[in-house]
Amino acid sequence: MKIFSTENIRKIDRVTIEEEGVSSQELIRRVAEAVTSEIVAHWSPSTPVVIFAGSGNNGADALVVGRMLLEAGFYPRILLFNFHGDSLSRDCRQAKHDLLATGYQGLVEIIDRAELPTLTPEHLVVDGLFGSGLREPLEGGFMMLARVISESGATVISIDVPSGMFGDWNARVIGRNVVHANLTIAVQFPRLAFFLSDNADLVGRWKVIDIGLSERAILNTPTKYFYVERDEVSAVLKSRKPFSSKADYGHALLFSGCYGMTGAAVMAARGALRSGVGKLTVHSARAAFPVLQGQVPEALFSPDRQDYVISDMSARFNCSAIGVGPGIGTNDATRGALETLIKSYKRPLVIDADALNAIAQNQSLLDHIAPGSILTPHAGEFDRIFGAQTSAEGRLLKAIEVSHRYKILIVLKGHYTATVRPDGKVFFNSSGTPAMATAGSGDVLTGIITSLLAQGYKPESASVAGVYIHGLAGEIAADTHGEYGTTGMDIADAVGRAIKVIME
Ligand SMILES: NC(=O)C1=CN([C@@H]2O[C@H](COP(=O)(O)OP(=O)(O)OC[C@H]3O[C@@H](n4cnc5c(N)ncnc54)[C@H](OP(=O)(O)O)[C@@H]3O)[C@@H](O)[C@H]2O)[C@@H](O)CC1
Ligand SMILES: Nc1ncnc2c1ncn2[C@@H]1O[C@H](COP(=O)(O)OP(=O)(O)O)[C@@H](O)[C@H]1O
Ligand SMILES: [K+]
Repeated sequence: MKIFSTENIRKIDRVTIEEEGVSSQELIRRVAEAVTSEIVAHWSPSTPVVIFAGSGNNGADALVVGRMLLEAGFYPRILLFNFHGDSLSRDCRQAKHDLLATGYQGLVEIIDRAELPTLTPEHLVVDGLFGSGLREPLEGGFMMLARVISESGATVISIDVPSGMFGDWNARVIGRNVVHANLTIAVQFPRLAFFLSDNADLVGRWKVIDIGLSERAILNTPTKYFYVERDEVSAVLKSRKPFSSKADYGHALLFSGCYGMTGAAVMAARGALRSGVGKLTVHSARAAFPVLQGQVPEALFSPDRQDYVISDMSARFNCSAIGVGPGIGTNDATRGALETLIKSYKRPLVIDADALNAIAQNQSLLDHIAPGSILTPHAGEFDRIFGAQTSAEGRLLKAIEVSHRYKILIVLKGHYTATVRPDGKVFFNSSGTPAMATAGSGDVLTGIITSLLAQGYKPESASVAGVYIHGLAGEIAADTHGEYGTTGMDIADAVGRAIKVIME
């Protein structure tokens, strides 16, 4: 799914109205209908509802919600902010007129000073103050109102975006001055801001409602941001040909594990095998031999010269893809071997965990990484290499910059893992669960991406599809083992089922 900028959503909105003949009032009706259905489905008419309507079309949406709730037997209290009595947009004015035409007596129109109702945790608030028309971060009375709503404990449903938050970038916004929604119901598209952990407490849960904006305009409007769902991944994954053999599915090589961290190699190897690689060799410290052969008998074991660490990372047997990092440690011998690998290997590498930490200690290596390589840092690993960031937004912008500069893909791991490509495109992943916040789950991802690369998938697809498969495997594992009980191995073992579900 495309994630559009606020500016582009406005353009698509305009095309829909001007070229497809759908009136803005009809679009507002569709928004309001979806918001009302949500409320009617989950709350009873006796719920004390307070609706805050601003003077633009976000406010128009809110006023129509009010009218529809009245029809459904609710009796909402509605506050409309209409400074000087003349600031309403055309649609907002019409929505007010239609509301009053029902005979409704509860409208409080705020023309200069606001008398705010007391909000309690029993209240349901509909936040239609500001949507995509927000010009500046909130200040003054609206800032105070946002705080009052957020701190009241009431349940808040925000229409389109939480009021005070921009749909795109929010570096200038202070979270406390934004309405904190429990649920945000976005019009037609999710917003970039929803995917950044900085805004998690502002947006709450979110849903997108389809109001039928012009499909042609959606198709023809370019964007750099995408939300990856199952269909996009199933379109990428290829079915196996009946006469194919393991030779058709590549031979992956993992440099992984050392004394005390052999499990990382086991999990990466399981992830690779469960995602279809034809053959897998794990090169690890000699001491890892019994564990790897016992736990992953399908993989070939390549012993290092050294007993406890990896000291040699030369590419072997013309392998089709290399993944490096899980559980390798940061000792000198391993770092030296990694430097040689990075400087000599001309095809894309998958680089994770301690291999990333080694790069953080020798940043000149960045200039040598083969184009198309995939780095899979979590926030801490990313910051160690590219500098500390104070926000997820800043980190994403930095990732876009360095991905372009070094021609590498960056898989920024987190709740919505973002795969950033050198062309500036960013793919946010939709699968996954907090059950995956457990040691070893990242190792499984390295295995999956390396396996897909070995099978001939391009780095762009191997990373985006690999991340989705990994997240879905986490969800499947969590179905059985729960949020607390899921382990890295459970995720690895569910990878095959995840791919099966995607391809069905
Ligand atoms: N996209 C779609 O397809 C559809 C979108 N729809 C809905 O329309 C919404 C967008 O509506 P919108 O453009 O009228 O803007 P909106 O957010 O209501 O705010 C404008 C008002 O706020 C004011 N204002 C701004 N900043 C301010 C500040 N810092 N402090 C104080 N005031 C400030 C601004 O004042 P002005 O700039 O005029 O002085 C103006 O009065 C969108 O989010 C969605 O809900 C659907 O209904 C239909 C389909
Ligand atoms: N709250 C979460 N929601 C979704 N996915 C998560 C969450 N927490 C962690 N994950 C996923 O789990 C993996 C953790 O990887 P990482 O931090 O490298 O762990 P480790 O190095 O211990 O294996 C990442 O793919 C990340 O996206
Ligand atoms: K809003």
